[in-house]
Amino acid sequence: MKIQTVSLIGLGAIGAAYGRKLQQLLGDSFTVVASKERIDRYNRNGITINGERAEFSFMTPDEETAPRDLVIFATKNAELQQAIKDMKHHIGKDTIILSLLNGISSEEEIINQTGNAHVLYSLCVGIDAVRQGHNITYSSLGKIVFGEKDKSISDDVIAVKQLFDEAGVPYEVPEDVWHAIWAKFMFNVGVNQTSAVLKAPYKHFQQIPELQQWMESAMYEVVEISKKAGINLTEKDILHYRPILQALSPNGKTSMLQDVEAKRKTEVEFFAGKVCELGKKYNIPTPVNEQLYKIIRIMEQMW
Ligand SMILES: NC(=O)C1=CN([C@@H]2O[C@H](COP(=O)(O)OP(=O)(O)OC[C@H]3O[C@@H](n4cnc5c(N)ncnc54)[C@H](OP(=O)(O)O)[C@@H]3O)[C@@H](O)[C@H]2O)C=CC1
Ligand SMILES: CC(C)(CO)C(=O)C(=O)O
Repeated sequence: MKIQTVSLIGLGAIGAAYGRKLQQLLGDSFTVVASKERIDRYNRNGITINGERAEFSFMTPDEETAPRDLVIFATKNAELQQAIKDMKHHIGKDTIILSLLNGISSEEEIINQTGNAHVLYSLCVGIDAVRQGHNITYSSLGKIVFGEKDKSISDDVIAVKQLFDEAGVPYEVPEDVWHAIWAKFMFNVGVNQTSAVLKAPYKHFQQIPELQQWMESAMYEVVEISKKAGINLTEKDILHYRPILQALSPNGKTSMLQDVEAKRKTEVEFFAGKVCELGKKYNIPTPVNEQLYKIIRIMEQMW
């Protein structure tokens, strides 16, 4: 099967950065789904990506349409439930679905809510996209990592590979995508949350060893939990992320720090919240994440 039609929901830092590549390949066969209020805002203010104005084809969620070959979710986790409802006309029984959200729960949420049998597991890594209003900038697109949870190279995987090759979207199909998602989760638990409470762009993580150690102390709690959950992250996974962090734009900011600065709801429930929940389940102490959870929830209430 060749993917010819794609719809995306969540035209933020991640959605716009990768969506732009697909729009350049597919033209009007690439659709962004958004409410009328959002579409008016996008048209009024314009969307720029690295300084260039980008034009997208929009549809509102209630417009009837044929199901797409591929649907991409790129909202924040707290917005996912609504986004799944908004994509109901775009998802058919054969539609392949990719969720670029961080965390370890979005794929299951999509499967449970849609009953779709073509959800690929995915994440994006190495991208340092920053959104200010409707202006998106990034120094590196990183890559989209995706695959089947059962490690098979299915027709869906091959179809998405072909699309990304044609569109110039960097990607990787790892041997074990579920392990990769957990490792990325571990990294976000460390860097996103500590950057959010310290309001620290990447340069501080690149330069201050004490900050790196604190970040990794939150990550090691995920490593311990992963052993009980059968994922078996190790120190190797921690070390894998060190050069990735060093390569991010020094003035770039995690998506959680961007939320804090814009006074938006953060994804803390899906990072520290999840770690503490699993820590209780498996009887593993999670003191660093407990503190991070409390501090970030308090910060959210302060604004
Ligand atoms: N930024 C980064 O570098 C990275 C982010 N991620 C992950 O990717 C995901 C997205 O992050 P990011 O792009 O930074 O987030 P943003 O907040 O920049 O983008 C989310 C976008 O989704 C839109 N949206 C939310 N709900 C709907 C809806 N129902 N219909 C249409 N649009 C909707 C929002 O619109 P509006 O603004 O109008 O509310 C917003 O533009 C997160 O899980 C994040 O953790 C992963 C890797 C790197
Ligand atoms: C890895 C990182 C920190 C940037 O790619 C990210 O996933 C985020 O900002 O949410």
